Amino acid sequence: MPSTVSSSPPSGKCSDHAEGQLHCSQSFRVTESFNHYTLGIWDLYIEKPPIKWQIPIFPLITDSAQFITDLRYLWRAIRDLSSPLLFARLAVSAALALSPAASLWFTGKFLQQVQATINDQELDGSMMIQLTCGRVACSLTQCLLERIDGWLYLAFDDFVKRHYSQYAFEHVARIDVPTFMDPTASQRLDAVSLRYGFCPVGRTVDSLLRSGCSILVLFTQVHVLVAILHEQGIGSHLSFLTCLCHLAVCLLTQMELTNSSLEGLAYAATTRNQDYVKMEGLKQLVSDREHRQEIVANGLGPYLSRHFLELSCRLGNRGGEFWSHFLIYQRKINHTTHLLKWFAGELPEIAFVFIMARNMSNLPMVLAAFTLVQSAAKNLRLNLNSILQQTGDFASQLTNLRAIYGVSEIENQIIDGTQRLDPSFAGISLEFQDVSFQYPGSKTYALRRVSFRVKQGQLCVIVGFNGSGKSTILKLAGRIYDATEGTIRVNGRDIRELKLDDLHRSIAVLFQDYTLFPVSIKDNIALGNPKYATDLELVAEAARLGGADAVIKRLPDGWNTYLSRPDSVHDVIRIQREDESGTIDRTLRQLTGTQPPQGLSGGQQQRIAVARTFMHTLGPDSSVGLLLFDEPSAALDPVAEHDLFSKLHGFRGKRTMVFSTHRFGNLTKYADIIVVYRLVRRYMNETTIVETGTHEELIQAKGDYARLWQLQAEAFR
Ligand SMILES: Nc1ncnc2c1ncn2[C@@H]1O[C@H](COP(=O)(O)OP(=O)(O)OP(=O)(O)O)[C@@H](O)[C@H]1O
Repeated sequence: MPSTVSSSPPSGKCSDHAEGQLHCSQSFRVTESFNHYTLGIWDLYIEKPPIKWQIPIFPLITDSAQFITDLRYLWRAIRDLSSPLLFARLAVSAALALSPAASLWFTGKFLQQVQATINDQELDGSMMIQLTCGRVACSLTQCLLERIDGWLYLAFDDFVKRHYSQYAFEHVARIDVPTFMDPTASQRLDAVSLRYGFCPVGRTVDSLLRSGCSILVLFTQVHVLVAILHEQGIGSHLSFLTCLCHLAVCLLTQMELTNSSLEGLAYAATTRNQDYVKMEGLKQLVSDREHRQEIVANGLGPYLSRHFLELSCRLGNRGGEFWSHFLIYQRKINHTTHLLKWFAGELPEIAFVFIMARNMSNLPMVLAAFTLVQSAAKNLRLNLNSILQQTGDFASQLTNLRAIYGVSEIENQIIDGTQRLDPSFAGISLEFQDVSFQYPGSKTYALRRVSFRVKQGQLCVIVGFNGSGKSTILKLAGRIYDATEGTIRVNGRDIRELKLDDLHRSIAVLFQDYTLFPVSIKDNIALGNPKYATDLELVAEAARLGGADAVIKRLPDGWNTYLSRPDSVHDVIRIQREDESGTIDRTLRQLTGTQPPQGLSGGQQQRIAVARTFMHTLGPDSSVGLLLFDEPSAALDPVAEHDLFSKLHGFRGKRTMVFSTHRFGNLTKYADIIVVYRLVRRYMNETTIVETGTHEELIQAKGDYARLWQLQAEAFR
């Protein structure tokens, strides 16, 4: 409930003491923006539509300026989808739209022939045969066109879905981390619903096409009908009246829908009737399995039944769920239009009786003309209905288009630099100068005034307490985020000035919060270096370096194992009868090759993630000069950890490496520089560097590092 609505029950509410009667109170102001209605025991609050410009029968076009702006997206969609398929659909739909008028023309001509036969007492046989053949040919063509249209519809739908899933993929894939995490941007990204393959553009184009066709049908039919009746000289008044009445019925129906529709509005319904709430509670109490034991043990059955009956009698007809009350309310407010609709529906028949009384001599022809007009008018009404429905939907469909094309307009928060970072086969230097950082939306600093320098080819280890900002440093160094204050330099240049492509090519990162992708194990590693993703030797080498090769060998599908199927790939296995021994299930699983999800331990998963990072550094033209590892051995056993560090040692060459870790020993002993973090009191909850130096220097300094080292060393004594 929006906060603008007062929470206390509004005054003027109808009392609901009279049993068996539904009360709809007058609508009255609750606030500027909501109306309140009492429907039986329910209170309904409906938002007043934010109408700026409205045609009564097009309730969804509430903002004309936005509507006109949105039309450019429609034009873009038409341009994007221009293809032989679209033109074929247009041609077939237009031909189909003309066919009712053609049929009507033949029927009219047939009627004229009947009249001429009655007048002249002579039958023009050849004309009758021609007309009959024409009518049959018309029906056959219509049949054929409908089939072609059905086929084209499916083909075009596929084409649209494929086009927009490619479009969506491209624009979602390019988004950076801060933008992806941004609530507004992520809401806009939801519009393309990539995972569910839903694409409203096909529906928009289809509805546009249908509206166009309905308008064509409407005009051609009216045109033919007027021509026929004009030639015939009778029934033109009747036909005019009949068409008018059908039009009125159509508009009144649309008004009814508009008046009582909740579409596009915010609304809330609640009941404060304690009897009803209790009754529903009792129903749930006796239905849910979980309460049965207590009901039986306490012998509650008879009491509950008596109490339910009592409440039910007290409530009478006023109880019942909200929607049944809402239906009655809808009928009530549409009472007048309902009467008018009835009158408009009956009027042509009343008029017919009068005309018939004045044209007794020409009775068969008046009757035939009336039948023709009635059926044609009914068709017209259906068409008009469909036009109103489609156009009523049109504004919301344009909003969908805006949302879809809006995705291509989302700007990344990390702005690309312009300067090249030359491929470096030696190490890359990294410098933080007075860097402070707040995560988007966070009020506190994750880092505060951090400065340190790692020279080319050095091994740097960052240690510190939980939450002190170690991972954040690595994320800033990989330009996943931009520093809030201060400067980060890569090879002496401001990281923001460097081209992102070059930066990503030169830096390999293993995040602490790495994820395994919902693709095969092979692709999980290969995607570390997309350029060489198909080079299986390289992928195998990366797996070996990461210590993942032994894990992969044991998997049922080896390299092609999926740890979990993508969410949208639902394997279908249904056994619609008893399968106590599970034989059918096993057989079906064998036949389909469906495996239960493959689990891997934390350490095994980490090996695959490390292998992916190694993959980034492999390849004949690899220019990775800086490797960032965030707790690479956190989940590894001591043997695997030792193995990993010796491989890294052999692999390092001239590359710069930065590790974040809690574990001392293997890494810190050989580090060229150790950076120690601590929470500093003068900043609220913020951390900064307190020490830098080599292992020996920091031990001698007897500061934080020495204490932490001592603590870990004592554990092994
Ligand atoms: N995405 C995020 N949004 C907001 N705050 C974050 C986010 N990630 C981390 N933080 C906060 O930033 C601070 C530093 O976190 P960081 O992950 O860098 O610490 P860490 O030293 O790596 O911790 P650990 O040793 O537990 O891995 C913490 O206070 C944390 O709560």
